[in-house]
Amino acid sequence: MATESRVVAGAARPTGRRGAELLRVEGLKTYFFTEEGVVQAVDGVDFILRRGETLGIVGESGSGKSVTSLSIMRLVSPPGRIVEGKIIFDGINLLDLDPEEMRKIRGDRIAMIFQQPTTALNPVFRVGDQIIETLEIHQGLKGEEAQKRCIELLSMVGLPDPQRRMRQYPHELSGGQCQRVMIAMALACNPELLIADEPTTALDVTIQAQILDLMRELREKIETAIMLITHDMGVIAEMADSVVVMYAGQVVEYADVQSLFTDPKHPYTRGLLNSMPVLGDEREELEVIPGTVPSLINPPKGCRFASRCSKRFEKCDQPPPMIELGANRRVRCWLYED
Ligand SMILES: Nc1ncnc2c1ncn2[C@@H]1O[C@H](COP(=O)(O)OP(=O)(O)OP(=O)(O)O)[C@@H](O)[C@H]1O
Repeated sequence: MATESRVVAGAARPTGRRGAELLRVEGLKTYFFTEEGVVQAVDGVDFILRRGETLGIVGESGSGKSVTSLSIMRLVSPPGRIVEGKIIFDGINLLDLDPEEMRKIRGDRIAMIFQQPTTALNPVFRVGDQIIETLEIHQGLKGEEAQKRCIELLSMVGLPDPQRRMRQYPHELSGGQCQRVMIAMALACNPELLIADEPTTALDVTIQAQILDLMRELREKIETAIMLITHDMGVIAEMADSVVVMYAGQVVEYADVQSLFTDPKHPYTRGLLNSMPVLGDEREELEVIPGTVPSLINPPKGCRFASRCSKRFEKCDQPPPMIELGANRRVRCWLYED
């Protein structure tokens, strides 16, 4: 693959703390106060992300994945608001910071890349100027030094002819090239945490593989922890160490990637895996989970998945608690009560 070792230069951060807790989300609730009612988009989400780890967040459209990541970045805008919970990043509750302190963390220590890189880049500025601005603000680099580092970053992420590329505007680049620019911009801050929200969904399959490769290399070389949001179980299988499965604003299962794929517990997780194509598969048709995600304005009082679940029984009319099945294994389902 064309991305070998480009990330290494100038980016090493000798933390030596791989595996230590970096981010802890506790009881996070983010609601949207709309005219139609209160949308309980994220409703009591908990998880931990360790240094150097890739945590996959998976779930159908509307399950609350993006709102969770925007909440961590404190970028939820009205009518949305974080109403409860803690977001502990390296020992600091981000919800206690004033906007200026948060801006600094957002640029210096946490970076985010989005599904549509073209919308995240400013169309009226050259891509080089946008990276240089990030370097000036967050790394204190100036003039020639910032310029040199910008070229270095663009070649690290595999953009050929970086001198020319940096003078181009976003619309002059392809989707894959824009995503590389976004990653270069994220790298400019040498972040401890990279939040990647569907980073490859808008790209074709070959480019998708290159971008995933680049992210994997990042994680190996600079020990960036990655929170990877996707609806694609294939991407999860390839990239994640552990996985949070979200459904209708809640975490329904948490497991290491191996256990999730070999022994999924929640009926929803099983449904997701059964709807995934597998090489050499002899099934004539992929299974689909019947029904749709319930409205989050007045979500069901009991299990939110119950109306679509083939294992449903009376108890499911009550909200299931999160049940611990092991040190790193949790499921929100009455089937595992004992
Ligand atoms: N600005 C908003 N106003 C009202 N509701 C919103 C707003 N933004 C998000 N929501 C609602 O919050 C819920 C969670 O949305 P979110 O974007 O986090 O889902 P997602 O899992 O990331 O889906 P996708 O994969 O489609 O991006 C959805 O029901 C959505 O309609």
